[in-house]
Amino acid sequence: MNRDKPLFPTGVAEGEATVIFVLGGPGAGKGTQCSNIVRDYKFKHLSAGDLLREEQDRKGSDFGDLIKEYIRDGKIVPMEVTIQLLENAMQATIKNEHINKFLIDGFPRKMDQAIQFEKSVCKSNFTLFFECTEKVMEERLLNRGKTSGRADDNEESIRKRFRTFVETSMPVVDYFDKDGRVVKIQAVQTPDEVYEHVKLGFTERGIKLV
Ligand SMILES: Nc1ncnc2c1ncn2[C@@H]1O[C@H](COP(=O)(O)OP(=O)(O)OP(=O)(O)O)[C@@H](O)[C@H]1O
Ligand SMILES: O=c1ccn([C@@H]2O[C@H](COP(=O)(O)O)[C@@H](O)[C@H]2O)c(=O)[nH]1
Repeated sequence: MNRDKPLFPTGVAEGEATVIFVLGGPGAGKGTQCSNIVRDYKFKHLSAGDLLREEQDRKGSDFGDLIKEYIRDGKIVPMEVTIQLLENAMQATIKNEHINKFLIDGFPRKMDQAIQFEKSVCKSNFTLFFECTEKVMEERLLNRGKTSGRADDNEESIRKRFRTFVETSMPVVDYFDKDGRVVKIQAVQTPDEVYEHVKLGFTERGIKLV
């Protein structure tokens, strides 16, 4: 595969696909809003965290133990693993579902991922960024932790995830923002109120309801 030029493995050239990165702190409501967007705009939702958890649980995976440790400690899994999982999922979506509009949720979380993904897979149209206070996010995550079964929805992991978000992921948002490619959404209100802002942001960027 030619890695110098952004081109999906299935042969969809840059410009023929829509890629929206979805970022925000842990518990900001990214997954919740992605479900709304999928319903109304017919995007394919790919959560990097979900793909990593699936890979962690896949029998015979070379990366299971590594992913488990990184997720528990709120650290960012090396980009080669995550980008390959995303690329495989995008390829399968294009081939099997004939969808070429992607919401990439919880990615890129680190500058090297952002640069490498846009170089070797596809340039993103923009980043949807959910802004929320740590107090609200912590409440949501601890509440979710009662039923989620996630190894990182506990106080210690949440603290580490917040630190990683501020130190490692916010520079990615700032990088895209300098390029005029961030749509900022206030995420402390109710899910319905937040979604109204998402729809406005999409309209402003020319993304149409289907
Ligand atoms: N606007 C909101 N108001 C109140 N609760 C919300 C709101 N949005 C999401 N939630 C709840 O907060 C929890 C976290 O939401 P969600 O899973 O969508 O966040 P996330 O940003 O995808 O989190 P993570 O990055 O940890 O995967 C869930 O239990 C969800 O139901
Ligand atoms: O690009 C990514 C995305 C996620 N991770 C790891 O997964 C967990 C959980 O992610 P969620 O988006 O909250 O589901 C995250 O804390 C990281 O440890 C990653 O390494 N790289």
